[in-house]
Amino acid sequence: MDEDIALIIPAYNEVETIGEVIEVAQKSNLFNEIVVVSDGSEDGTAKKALEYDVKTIALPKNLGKGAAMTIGMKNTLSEIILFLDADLVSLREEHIKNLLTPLIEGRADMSCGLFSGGRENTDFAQRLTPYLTGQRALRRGLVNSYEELRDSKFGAELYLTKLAIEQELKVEKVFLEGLTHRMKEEKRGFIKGIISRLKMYWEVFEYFKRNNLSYHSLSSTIK
Ligand SMILES: O=c1ccn([C@@H]2O[C@H](COP(=O)(O)OP(=O)(O)O)[C@@H](O)[C@H]2O)c(=O)[nH]1
Ligand SMILES: O=C(O)[C@@H](COP(=O)(O)O)O[C@H]1O[C@H](CO)[C@@H](O)[C@H](O)[C@H]1O
Repeated sequence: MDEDIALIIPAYNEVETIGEVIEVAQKSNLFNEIVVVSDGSEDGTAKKALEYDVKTIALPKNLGKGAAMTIGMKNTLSEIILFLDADLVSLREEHIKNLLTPLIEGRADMSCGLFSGGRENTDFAQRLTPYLTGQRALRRGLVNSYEELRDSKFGAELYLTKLAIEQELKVEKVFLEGLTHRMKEEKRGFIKGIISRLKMYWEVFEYFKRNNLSYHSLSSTIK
């Protein structure tokens, strides 16, 4: 029997791109449900999502990426979950299909999407830290602590990669040709962008330390 597939899109002030991400996802016809979690956005992200036939959850304040992902998961019962960031640029149906196929065909428990041939700077970031990608499909049963995901903030991707290490999952790397995203400096301007980048690095580092993760085990999970 075919399994239900949900798309979860955590979104904090992404009015510029959320519409396009939803449109491509809807056209793919692969999802039983699309859940947009606007994480305390103040720029009309939730209003934009409400223009589409998707489940839109508008959080009254910003709780962090991990919390938005958790709330998304709690709002669907689907067995297969795809997470996509809301700030993607040049998303194509083929990217979505390629992320889901390894799970649908039973080849992998988790797939991790890596930007490739989009823009050199965003490609580079993902070559350096593939385990931080926000484009990822997994089976919902793998998530063993909603509390940990909720509190992880920008450590959310490390939490998911940690699951792959602990549970010795089959992880498939999927190159997402031509895909890129809007960088913080592009979204918020140079100074605010740098400040939020430092805050993100700090949250990732904090999670890394708190969980005694090693660079080697993270890197060897997605190879
Ligand atoms: O507090 C936050 C920060 C980010 N995001 C979303 O998480 C995804 C990945 O965020 P990114 O790493 O691009 O960071 P950002 O540029 O939003 O700081 C995007 O869809 C963001 O809108 C979120 O839901 N809550
Ligand atoms: O590529 C990166 O270094 C960061 C931040 O991207 P930008 O500063 O917005 O280009 O984005 C990745 O890491 C984040 C933290 O884990 C994830 O939330 C993003 O999904 C991922 O693309």
